[in-house]
Amino acid sequence: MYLVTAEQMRRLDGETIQRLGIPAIALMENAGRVIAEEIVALCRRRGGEGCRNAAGWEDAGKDAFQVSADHALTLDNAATERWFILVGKGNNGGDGLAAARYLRETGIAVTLVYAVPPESLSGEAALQRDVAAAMGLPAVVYGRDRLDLAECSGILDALLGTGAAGAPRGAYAELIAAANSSGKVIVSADIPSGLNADTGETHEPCIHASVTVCLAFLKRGLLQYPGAGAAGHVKVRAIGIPSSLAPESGVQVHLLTPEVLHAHLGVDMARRRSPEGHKGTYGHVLLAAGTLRMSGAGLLSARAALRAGCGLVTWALPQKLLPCIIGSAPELMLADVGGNEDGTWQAGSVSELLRLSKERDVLAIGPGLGRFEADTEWLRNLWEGTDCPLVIDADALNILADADYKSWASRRHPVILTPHPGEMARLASITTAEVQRDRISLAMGYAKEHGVTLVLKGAHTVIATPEGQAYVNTTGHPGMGTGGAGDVLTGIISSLLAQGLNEAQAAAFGVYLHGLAGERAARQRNNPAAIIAGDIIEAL
Ligand SMILES: NC(=O)C1=CN([C@@H]2O[C@H](COP(=O)(O)OP(=O)(O)OC[C@H]3O[C@@H](n4cnc5c(N)ncnc54)[C@H](O)[C@@H]3O)[C@@H](O)[C@H]2O)[C@H](O)CC1
Ligand SMILES: [K+]
Repeated sequence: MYLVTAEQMRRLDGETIQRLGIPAIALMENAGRVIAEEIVALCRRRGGEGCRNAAGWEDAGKDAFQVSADHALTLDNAATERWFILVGKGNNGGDGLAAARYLRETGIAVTLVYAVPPESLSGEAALQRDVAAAMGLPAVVYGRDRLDLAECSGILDALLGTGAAGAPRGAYAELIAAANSSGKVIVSADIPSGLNADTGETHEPCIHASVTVCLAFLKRGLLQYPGAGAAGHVKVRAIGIPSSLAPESGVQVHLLTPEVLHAHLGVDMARRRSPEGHKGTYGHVLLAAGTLRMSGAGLLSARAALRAGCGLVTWALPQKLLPCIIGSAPELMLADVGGNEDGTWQAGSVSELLRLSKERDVLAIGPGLGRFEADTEWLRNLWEGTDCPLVIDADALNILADADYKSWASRRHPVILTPHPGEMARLASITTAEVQRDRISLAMGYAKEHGVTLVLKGAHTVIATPEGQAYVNTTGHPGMGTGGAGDVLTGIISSLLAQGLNEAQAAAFGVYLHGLAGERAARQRNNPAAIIAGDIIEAL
């Protein structure tokens, strides 16, 4: 499933109408119909109506002549519903007008609430206005006629869509505020009015929807916070624009679903292992991590790597840690790289790491690493001197942020960076708020500019590749915001790389699995808040 910007949506819209010849009004009709279907589905859930055949013919005799109604637009308790349709001036309003007609056909009472005088509508929206008038749909104009939102059972927000610019003004702003404070269930057409469709920023005011019926393609803003919170449950519905147009039109952002992992990224989700395989077949991770005070970070990464399926893990660590770690994970191999009396790292460890890396498939650096003297030179030596993929996390990202690493020799093997928003802010020399403003664009820009695969962690983790593709994760939950969860992810991604997945596959599948394991751990504990990082490893 693709994620698009408003500009890309306009292009796709234009392509469909001009090149393929599907009339704009047909797309708007489809939009109206699917919006109405989702409202009917919502009313059914609310009314507790089961999945009974709406035409009720299961009661009929065996040989009876059977006729079924259009189930998607049939509602038994329609008479108890009255929906207000908030209509804006553009095509989003046109979608609302079309939806109103379909709702009316189900028996739901509708009232059109024009934000602007209906005479100001144009194009397809004006056509919809005229059809609605010809059908006698009741209509009021905001500011001119009496309106009491308490008199409805639900509100369709068809005020502003992808053509909106800036904060809602005038009647739009007043209607949005009134809808939000009405306490009524709100369904948004395409996007909540007041949302920036690209970044997910919410203007003041912005509709708070229970359901958003997103048309044709997911808009990026619906997956980015705070917009993702304002959209409620997002349903993406087709309206006749072929999805094959998306890559042709330069769309490079995907929702990270099993289908995308399999068909687009070529990941073998079944993770078949050869009957002839042995521990050497599944790769060897070298992990440079942990100090005496943060030994747990290294242990979590190392154990996660093992659980994610690689054959062997060597954990390189300061000598002082060794006695504490021995026996805590007997499956691990430990490598003493010297270090200071207080169990911290020394830059001199680089020669041993370079030696060890020759026999290993991946080098993962960072969890619990801390900072130490000449650490930027240390990291540069590893960057330039190792002949395997690198995964760089945690403190190693802070080292990278201090280094002018674009001037370092380019690597033959890929680099994956796994920052959380604070680390990303340091890498990009901006504030955390600026990172969060439009995570997708930022991650894509950084990955391309620096030639790295970037995993920007957080709600809906973004994976961006140097080639310009991006994947937005769908798995996981807020309970995974717990110490060590990131260290677990580093272990998983490194493990997948060691098993031969390429960097985009390892980063995307690793993030997906990590979230899935977090979900399973939460189910096992019966509460997302109760899970700790070790639970995610055990759930893998
Ligand atoms: N995806 C498709 O192919 C289809 C989408 N449809 C729907 O069309 C809208 C986009 O329609 P558009 O006419 O371009 O823009 P809007 O309806 O979002 O609104 C533009 C309209 O609103 C006024 N306006 C803009 N910004 C503000 C503001 N901040 N405050 C007040 N008023 C504002 C301005 O005057 C414009 O006239 C898309 O989201 C879908 O819902 C098609 O129906 C089917 C095909
Ligand atoms: K809307």
